[in-house]
Amino acid sequence: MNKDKAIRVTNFLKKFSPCDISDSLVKHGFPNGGFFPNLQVQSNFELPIVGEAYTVLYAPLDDPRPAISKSYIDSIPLNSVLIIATTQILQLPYAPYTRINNAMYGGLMSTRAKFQNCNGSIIFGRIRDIQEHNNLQYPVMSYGLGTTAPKPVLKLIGINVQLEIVLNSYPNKTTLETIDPGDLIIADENGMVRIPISKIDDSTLENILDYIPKRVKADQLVAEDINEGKEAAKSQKLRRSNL
Ligand SMILES: O=C([O-])CC(=O)C(=O)O
Ligand code: NI
Repeated sequence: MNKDKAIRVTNFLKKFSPCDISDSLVKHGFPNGGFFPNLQVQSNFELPIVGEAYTVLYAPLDDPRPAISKSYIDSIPLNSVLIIATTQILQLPYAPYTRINNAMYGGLMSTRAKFQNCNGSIIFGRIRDIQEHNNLQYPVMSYGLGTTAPKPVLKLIGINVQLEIVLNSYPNKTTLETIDPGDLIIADENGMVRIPISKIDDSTLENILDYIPKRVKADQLVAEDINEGKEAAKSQKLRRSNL
């Protein structure tokens, strides 16, 4: 997506919650609503986190791919959400979702990310320095916490590459969801939602965006109906009937 459009879309999405985005994604053929489960909010910040995915991939030291010597943290593009994940072999479909007990991310990284106006960091693994993220009032989400730096067990192998997230969801034993660089991310204490920009065309994106405020309005009317003593199911059917 070109930058002007991305900023316009990001500013629009900031007015909504990830739940609103999921409602629209369900309507447009994504049964999981773009949701990535099991992430926890780890710092105090203004919600939601919205931006384009800037992706970082870590692997175990014995991965055959070479380590990248460049730092990912010093060149964060405008309008980004930093997304850090590991290769599949380091992921678990059940809690704690990662086989790496070292923290993949810490306070200095948030300090640098915030300096570059990054919109937030979402780590599919552990983070450390919890107080530092809080003091920065910079948004961080992760699967969990740790105390040890990543270097003894992990190497950086990709910047702005596709990430594969291992998920467990009925009826499949495990599934993979990908996150591509430039995908739209919106996250808050409910969790993270991804609009898969790389997999949809422009008109589908416009339809997804158009639906969001209409559905929010309909649900506001349902809430008013309920407060007037009407039945929820009937009101939902009526208010959503022309969407
Ligand atoms: O030392 C590291 O690799 C990570 C860390 O704690 C920080 O970014 O503050
Ligand atoms: Ni640190």
